Amino acid sequence: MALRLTDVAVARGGVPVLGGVSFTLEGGEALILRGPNGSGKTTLLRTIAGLQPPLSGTLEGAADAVAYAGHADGLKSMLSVAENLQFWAAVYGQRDIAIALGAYGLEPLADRLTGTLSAGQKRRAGLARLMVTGRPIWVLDEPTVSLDLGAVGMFAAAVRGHLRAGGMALLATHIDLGLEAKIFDVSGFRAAPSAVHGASDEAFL
Ligand SMILES: Nc1ncnc2c1ncn2[C@@H]1O[C@H](COP(=O)(O)OP(=O)(O)OP(=O)(O)O)[C@@H](O)[C@H]1O
Repeated sequence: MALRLTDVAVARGGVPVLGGVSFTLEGGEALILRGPNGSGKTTLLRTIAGLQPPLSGTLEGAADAVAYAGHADGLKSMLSVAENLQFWAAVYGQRDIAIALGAYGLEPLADRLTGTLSAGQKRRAGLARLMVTGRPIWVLDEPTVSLDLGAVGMFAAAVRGHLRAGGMALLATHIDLGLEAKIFDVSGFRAAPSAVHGASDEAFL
C-alpha cells in the first residue's frame, strides 16, 4: 500500500495555502515536511488526515489508513493513561495497550489521571495513542514538542519500529530525529496570492 498525492492544493479559512503538491510514500518509508512557520505544513497534514478536503488534486491511500497526532494530545483529562489508551484501542478495534505503554515508559503512570500529567508526559501518552490504532500511516504534526531528550529517543524508536513493520510516517518537525527519511520542503509550493483576506475556519480553532 502507498499514500499518493497528485497535484494537491489546500486552503485554510478559504485562503489557498499550497498548490501542486505531489509525492508518494510507500510502506516502510518516512517523509519529513519542512518549511517556515505559516507555510502550510499543518494544513497539508490535516488534509491528509481527512479533517478537511483538498481544494483540488487527488489523495489516494489515506482513507481509513491514517492515525493523526496534531497539536492537541487527543486525551481525556478525567481518564487515566491506561483508560485513554484502552479507549483509543477500542475505537480502532484493537486491544493490546501494553506495547504502547512500554514504548513510552508509561507503566508507572498508567493509573494516573491524564489531567495531572506534565506537558511532556501528556505528549508521551498522546504519541502512545498512535500505537494502539493499528493504522499504517502515522501523520504527526510537531510530535516532539514538550519532549525531553529521552522521550525524543522513545519517539524515534517507536517510529523506526513502525517503519520496520511496513508502516509509514509523515511528520512536520524541525528536530533531527536521526530517521532515514525523505524531505519535502513545502516552501516551493506556496499557492498564488489570493484576493481573500481575513477569513478563518473558526470551527477548527
Ligand atoms: N484557523 C485558521 N483560519 C485561517 N487561517 C489560518 C488558520 N490557521 C492557520 N491559518 C493560516 O494558514 C496558513 C498556513 O498555516 P499552517 O498552520 O498550515 O502552517 P505551518 O507551516 O504548519 O506553520 P507552523 O510551522 O507555524 O506550525 C498560515 O498563513 C496561517 O496563518
